[in-house]
Amino acid sequence: MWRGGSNTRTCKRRFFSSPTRSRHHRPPYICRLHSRGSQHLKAMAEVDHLAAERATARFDVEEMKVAWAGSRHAVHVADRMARLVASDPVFRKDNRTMLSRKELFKDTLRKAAHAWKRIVELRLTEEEADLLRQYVDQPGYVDLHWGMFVPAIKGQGTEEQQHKWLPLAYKFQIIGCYAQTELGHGSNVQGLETTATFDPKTDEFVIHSPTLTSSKWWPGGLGKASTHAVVYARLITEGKDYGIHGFIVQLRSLEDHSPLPGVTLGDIGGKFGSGAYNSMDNGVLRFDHVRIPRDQMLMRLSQVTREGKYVHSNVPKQLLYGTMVYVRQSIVADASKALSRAVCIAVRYSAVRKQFGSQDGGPETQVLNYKTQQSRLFPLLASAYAFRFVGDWLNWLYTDVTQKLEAKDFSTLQEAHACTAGLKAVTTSVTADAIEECRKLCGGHGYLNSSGLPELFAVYVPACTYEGDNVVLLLQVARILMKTVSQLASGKQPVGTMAYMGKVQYLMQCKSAVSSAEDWLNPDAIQEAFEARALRMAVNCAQNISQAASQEEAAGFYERSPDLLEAAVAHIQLIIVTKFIEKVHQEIPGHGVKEQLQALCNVYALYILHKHLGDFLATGCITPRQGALANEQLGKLYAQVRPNAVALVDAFNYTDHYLGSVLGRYDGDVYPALYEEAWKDPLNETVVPEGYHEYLRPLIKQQQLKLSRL
Ligand SMILES: CCCCC/C=C\C/C=C\C/C=C\C/C=C\C/C=C\C=C\C(=O)SCCNC(=O)CCNC(=O)[C@H](O)C(C)(C)COP(=O)(O)OP(=O)(O)OC[C@H]1O[C@@H](n2cnc3c(N)ncnc32)[C@H](O)[C@@H]1OP(=O)(O)O
Ligand SMILES: Cc1cc2nc3c(=O)[nH]c(=O)nc-3n(C[C@H](O)[C@H](O)[C@H](O)COP(=O)(O)OP(=O)(O)OC[C@H]3O[C@@H](n4cnc5c(N)ncnc54)[C@H](O)[C@@H]3O)c2cc1C
Repeated sequence: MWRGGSNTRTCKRRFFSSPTRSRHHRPPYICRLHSRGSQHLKAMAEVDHLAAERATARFDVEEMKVAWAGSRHAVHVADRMARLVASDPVFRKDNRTMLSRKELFKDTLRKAAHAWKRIVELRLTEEEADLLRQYVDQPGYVDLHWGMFVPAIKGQGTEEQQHKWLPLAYKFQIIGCYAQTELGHGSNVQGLETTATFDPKTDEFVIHSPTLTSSKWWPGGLGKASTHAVVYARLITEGKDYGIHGFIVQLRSLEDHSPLPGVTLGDIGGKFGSGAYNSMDNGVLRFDHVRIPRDQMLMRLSQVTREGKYVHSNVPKQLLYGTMVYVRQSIVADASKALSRAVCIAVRYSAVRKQFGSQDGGPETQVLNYKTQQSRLFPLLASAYAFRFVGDWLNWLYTDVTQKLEAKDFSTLQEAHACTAGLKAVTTSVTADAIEECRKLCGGHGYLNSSGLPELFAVYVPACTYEGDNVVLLLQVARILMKTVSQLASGKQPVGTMAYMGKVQYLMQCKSAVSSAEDWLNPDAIQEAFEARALRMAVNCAQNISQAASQEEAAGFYERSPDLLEAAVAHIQLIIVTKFIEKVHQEIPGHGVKEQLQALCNVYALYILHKHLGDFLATGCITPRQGALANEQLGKLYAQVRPNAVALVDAFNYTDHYLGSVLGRYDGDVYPALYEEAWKDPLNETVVPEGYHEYLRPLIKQQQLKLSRL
């Protein structure tokens, strides 16, 4: 192979003979390697593997792209925006991990400004602009401006307030962020300390940070970019504390960007991983009696009159949390994007990579052919599709609930909260773990920045924390489950995703009829097992809580919270499985597309069953033999997925620019790309490293001297 051939040896020898050559003036042997190289290396590289993989697909990839994206129109627009970004040199990102924090931040400002310029020049629609920003793929202040500041004003501002503030935000005449979390409190929103005290003399609110722990801490875009924030603070008027409310507060001058009087703010410092989320200026903010006009309180849900009287509209106070609900549903859609990127990289590379198994000098085995590789990777592939479809459904639910709220129908608010909180928690936790698993599936090369996986992981893991810590959110789901179980006795029929609990009599005693591995392909068998498991776990928790009769209900909940978490996860997994089954029941055009989705749906469900077998057995929903049959069927499904695996990730339709991974390249030409990337590292700018004369040479010389004295 070329990797171990004479060129490499030549390189090494020459490197040591030349002290300070820059990579821009590469020694002739490198130029030779590269110019002769490209073609020569390409011929020797394993490009054909992916072509051969694509030829084995048993379905129409173009139609699968439509199923993944949601419509032909969505494929077309996404494709156009992805290519627009990929072909623009300002949006290059291959050097991102090598930039200092300051350089990275400036690069983010530059990209955001350029993206805006292109959006205006090309008169892009909102849909196109959102996609363009997604493909720019660099977290920055614009995410919070469009993703939280604007939605908070839309959701909590009166029509008059929207009329005043939204046009400014839409044209970037102001830049906004969402300042809720404080140094001392994030999860416990009701525990926030910042105060907004009404002063009837001047018709103003006085915004103040009374303690160090009341400093706003974490808001993205706050540190350096934002001019305004929606600030959450305790509203105090007529001497009474009315709890948390939202206020629009200007933070920086619109002339020179300096902080306004009484405002102290800055960045909270470097975060996990190189590059990654460090492009974002998460910030700290303190107020020293900052005055804002009364009409900058977001007054859609409650108002303070000119006289200082507090008036609450006749709506649930939880509507204050509406922006978080909105963002949580979008995070579920993001989970499928992040997971599908990692899986695309790992599947393509596993098809290219070969280890062991060479017979008589023949080729080694593609690692994708190892059953262990398949059993680790294909459930993640299935999960990417599962999250995509449940994300689409959640988006529908969110839109439906929003329309009902507009009509003053609040009956589905609890359902929206439980589904967004629970699905956000489960999909982000799985995705974060899955990205790390994909790194391991790529072996050593997965650990290189050029694989794209370390950066993806570092950017993605905070999703388990922001917009609600996943454990805190699952406990919210558990509380709603307990409430629903307690209402069953009174005959109240649960609705929406809890409706299955209404079949309590049947589900508490039913036994699975599965008697062969094939029986597990029946969606009714899967659905019943998942419903029975979720319900029995919830009922067990409820019984355990009520049996602790000596305790208050809250104390019983606290004691049982680890079990409650598991019950909440079981309920959410049931929702994901149900929505996948419903998707596959729909008419899906394209040769073989429905069959592939059916197989992935079964992989997803049976993998969860296998992984959580303890739950299914402990609740008596299935027998150990039925558990073994499910695992047998899972193995058969992996074999069915194998020839389609590369085409199934091609259907995500990601450009090489968006994937940002030499291992996940569409053409599979991995090794020359890895080799090329290595030379771009700043350490390779000089052949002899900086510090050689200060530290290495004296050390070596000293040791040589010692040895010569012996
Ligand atoms: C470089 C490579 C690039 C790669 C890129 C790849 C991928 C990128 C992927 C993703 C990036 C994309 C986007 C990034 C997006 C966002 C990140 C940035 C910003 C993050 C922002 C934030 O984090 S903002 C702050 C969020 N904070 C929280 O979420 C706080 C969590 N806490 C709470 O929500 C509440 O405090 C609570 C729910 C835990 C408790 O509420 P509380 O009122 O105190 O008490 P109760 O529990 O008693 O509840 C009372 C009743 O209210 C009901 N309820 C609670 N919440 C809601 C709700 N939201 N809606 C409706 N109802 C609700 C609850 O059920 C109770 O009801 P009952 O009284 O009937 O029992
Ligand atoms: C990258 C990033 C971006 C962010 N962007 C923003 C932003 O733009 N705007 C903003 O306002 N905020 C933002 N945040 C803050 C974020 O919303 C909070 O960090 C998050 O809500 C978690 O709250 P916390 O930090 O208080 O965690 P804590 O609540 O302190 O969690 C610590 C631990 O305690 C556990 N725990 C807490 N409460 C309970 C309980 N009741 N029962 C059991 N266990 C519990 C948690 O599970 C966790 O293990 C961001 C955070 C990050 C990491």
